[in-house]
Amino acid sequence: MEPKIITIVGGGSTYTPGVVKAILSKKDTFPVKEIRAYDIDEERQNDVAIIVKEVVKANCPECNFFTTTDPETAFKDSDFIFAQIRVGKYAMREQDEKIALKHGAVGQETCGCGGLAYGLRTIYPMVEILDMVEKYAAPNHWILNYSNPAAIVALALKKLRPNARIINICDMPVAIINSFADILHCDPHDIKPDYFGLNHFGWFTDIWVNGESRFEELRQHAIAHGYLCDVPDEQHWEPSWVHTYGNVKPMMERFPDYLPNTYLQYYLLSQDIVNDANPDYTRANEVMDGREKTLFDAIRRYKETGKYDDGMFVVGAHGTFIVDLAESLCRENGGRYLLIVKNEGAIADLPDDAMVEIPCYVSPRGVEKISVGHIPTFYKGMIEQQYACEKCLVEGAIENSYTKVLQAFALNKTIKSSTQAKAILDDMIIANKDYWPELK
Ligand SMILES: NC(=O)c1ccc[n+]([C@@H]2O[C@H](COP(=O)([O-])OP(=O)(O)OC[C@H]3O[C@@H](n4cnc5c(N)ncnc54)[C@H](O)[C@@H]3O)[C@@H](O)[C@H]2O)c1
Ligand SMILES: O=P(O)(O)OC[C@H]1O[C@H](O[C@H]2[C@H](O)[C@@H](O)[C@@H](O)O[C@@H]2CO)[C@H](O)[C@@H](O)[C@@H]1O
Ligand SMILES: [Mn+2]
Repeated sequence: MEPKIITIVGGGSTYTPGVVKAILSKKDTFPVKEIRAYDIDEERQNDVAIIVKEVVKANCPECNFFTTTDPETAFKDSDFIFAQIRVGKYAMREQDEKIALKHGAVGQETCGCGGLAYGLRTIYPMVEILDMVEKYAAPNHWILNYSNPAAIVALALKKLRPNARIINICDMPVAIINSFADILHCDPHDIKPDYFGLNHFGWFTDIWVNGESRFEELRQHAIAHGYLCDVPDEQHWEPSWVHTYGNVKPMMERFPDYLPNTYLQYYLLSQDIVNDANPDYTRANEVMDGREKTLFDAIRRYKETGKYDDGMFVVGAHGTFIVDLAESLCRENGGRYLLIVKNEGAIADLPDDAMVEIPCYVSPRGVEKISVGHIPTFYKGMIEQQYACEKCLVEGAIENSYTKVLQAFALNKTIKSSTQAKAILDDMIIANKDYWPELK
């Protein structure tokens, strides 16, 4: 395989060191000759690059790495574009979460009104990135996009740039499958999931391990313990993730047919989530005091001492997933992944233009969807409401329509009434004045 050029968009991301380590750990089967980091915040990116350069030195010194804020330098002849931007950074995530909570609604990064606000910030910066990639990158490039909120970004980009060579992805199901492997005491690579939904709004319907369904074992475990188990891993140690994995238990006790994505807690346990939340200290604060602080403390230590601990970057689901996907696009290796793709009948009961998260085979031929077929009424109803919400949001952004954005807010399952929706929206318009399309 010809060694590739990869551009990471959002090079200042807290995930960049882990993603680079994941890329270089596969150099024998997925050789990469150059990694470029591109960001609009030069200072943040240059700081993160201090650590990334150490990761490159420790894992593949022959790989060329550099940072840039110039699009042509970033994208020229690039084979893969890994996108992971956060428009407005954590400060705006904090606003997304706290404004919704102030009005008694779920305050979350990608779900509820927080996710809708995040989506309105992200759509057009992503369109701009796709246009720059189209102008400069290699003709057969692939954009693998992590930038959230992936459901809204995927729906908007499919409408605004239908021919873009982009695959939108999410590492949550991968993380959950890693927990399934802990519970089943098997290798996560041996697990083949059956799954349907939208991004952050889906269900596992079967779990195959080496050709044998072990769904019933998992179902019984989840009814008793949620997704928690006695094998600590990267996901289980942070209190809010422990709480999230534990919240699968009440969801399974009530709706035991399928295994839920953890994000469904925000829709099926909305009031419990609001009751348990601290409106003055949300997940954004935890991440700023956690992942972000850990990274920038390491950067400061390196600047002072020249010392760096390569072990501090666990290459978790986030890093391995995107690199495994990229490799399968280059090399026939039977890759099968949950991807966010245009429905077009894969889920028989949903609109063709919905962007659904389903199992797909991936090879140098591209993405081949696996048909899901019909789904039961409860799931169809839940998904149709969420899809209508997301579609109204995207149309509101494109048409600059206050009414359509208000419809999106009012349609969201986390919202009690249009009065609550309007109060949240009007506060969010003020907080997002530097980011949102104008709404009339
Ligand atoms: N899809 C998934 O499952 C998944 C998993 C983890 C993280 N994410 C997403 O990845 C993104 C990065 O997360 P993070 O916590 O590292 O964020 P971060 O704030 O640490 O880094 C984001 C970077 O993006 C940059 N950026 C913002 N707008 C940009 C633009 N228009 N062009 C180029 N760069 C831009 C910022 O300057 C910043 O350096 C977020 O959207 C997050 O939600 C998605
Ligand atoms: O609250 P955060 O910023 O810590 O996490 C929000 C993201 O959560 C999921 O990504 C997880 C991933 O599932 C897990 O394996 C590990 O890599 O941590 C990630 C970030 O914590 C979700 O898929 C993302 O969309 C969220 O942005
Ligand atoms: Mn996700």
